[in-house]
Amino acid sequence: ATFTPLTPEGEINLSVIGPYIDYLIEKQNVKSIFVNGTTGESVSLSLAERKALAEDWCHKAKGKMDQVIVHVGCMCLRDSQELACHAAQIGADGIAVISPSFFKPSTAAFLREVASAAPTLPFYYYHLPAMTGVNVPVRDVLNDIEELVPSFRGIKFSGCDLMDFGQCVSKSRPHWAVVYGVDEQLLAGLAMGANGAVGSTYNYVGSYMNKLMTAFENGDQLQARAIQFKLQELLSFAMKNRFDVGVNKQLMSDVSGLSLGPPRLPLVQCPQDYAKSIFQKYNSLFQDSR
Ligand SMILES: CC(=O)N[C@H](C=O)[C@@H](O)[C@H](O)[C@H](O)CO
Ligand SMILES: CC(=O)C(=O)O
Repeated sequence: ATFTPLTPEGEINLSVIGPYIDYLIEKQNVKSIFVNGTTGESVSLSLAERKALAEDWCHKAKGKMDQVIVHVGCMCLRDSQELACHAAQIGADGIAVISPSFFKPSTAAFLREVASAAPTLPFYYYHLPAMTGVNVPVRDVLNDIEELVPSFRGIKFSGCDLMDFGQCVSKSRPHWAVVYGVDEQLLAGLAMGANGAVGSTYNYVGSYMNKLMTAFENGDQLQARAIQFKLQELLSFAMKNRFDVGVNKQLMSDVSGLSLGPPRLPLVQCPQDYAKSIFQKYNSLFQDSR
């Protein structure tokens, strides 16, 4: 899940996108990206900015990355449809939608209406209950979902309810992706049957977490756990202070050397001394990750 590069003045900074893509591929072994999501501060961007970013990510990743998934969720259905339609025009590999969260839905009709604006694009439902407050079990959303949304191709599950996640895997069809999005417990998601991971921390621990997935596939639980515990240690340290997109983005700038800039209000930049201490913590845990 990519951060949105901003200039120090807070304008979107497309010049960083090319080097950012190269960094993810070369240093983190990350081959697919999820843009304009939570990590990308999409809710703080205008529609015009989201379009410009999506277009640049898609064009610059073409031929380099396997997939670019564009998040098109908005509070307003018309806006989401406009972004979905745009994603199809720019050659995105799929679209994902977080549920609207001010007025909370009780049916999947919003998803159906967004998907129908880009019927040829694979469609993913993005479950993020801690942020949206929409706690409808995803296993219930899946009932007859392909009749409602013919382009439905899976779920990005960023909740902690592993029973619900397990039921999603259990109900999934072979052509779906059921990917897990709580990085600090990815191993539990894999045990439940996740076939991929999308998350913010893979920006700077992607190469490590790829090793976790390989260890899991090889049945090496000790190795898989050792890697998972390192990420948990980093996040426990951060969460004791503050761990939001502002802090996360700063850490990625420090690790990668890319100038991702500040977050946009209402988020505020990470204080310098805190940025330093979290970067030190990262280095003590993941020395050989770059
Ligand atoms: C709320 C949020 O942003 N969740 C991300 C993905 O869904 C995760 O990647 C978290 O940032 C990560 O697991 C750290 O808590
Ligand atoms: C997956 C995630 O962290 C995002 O939506 O940005």
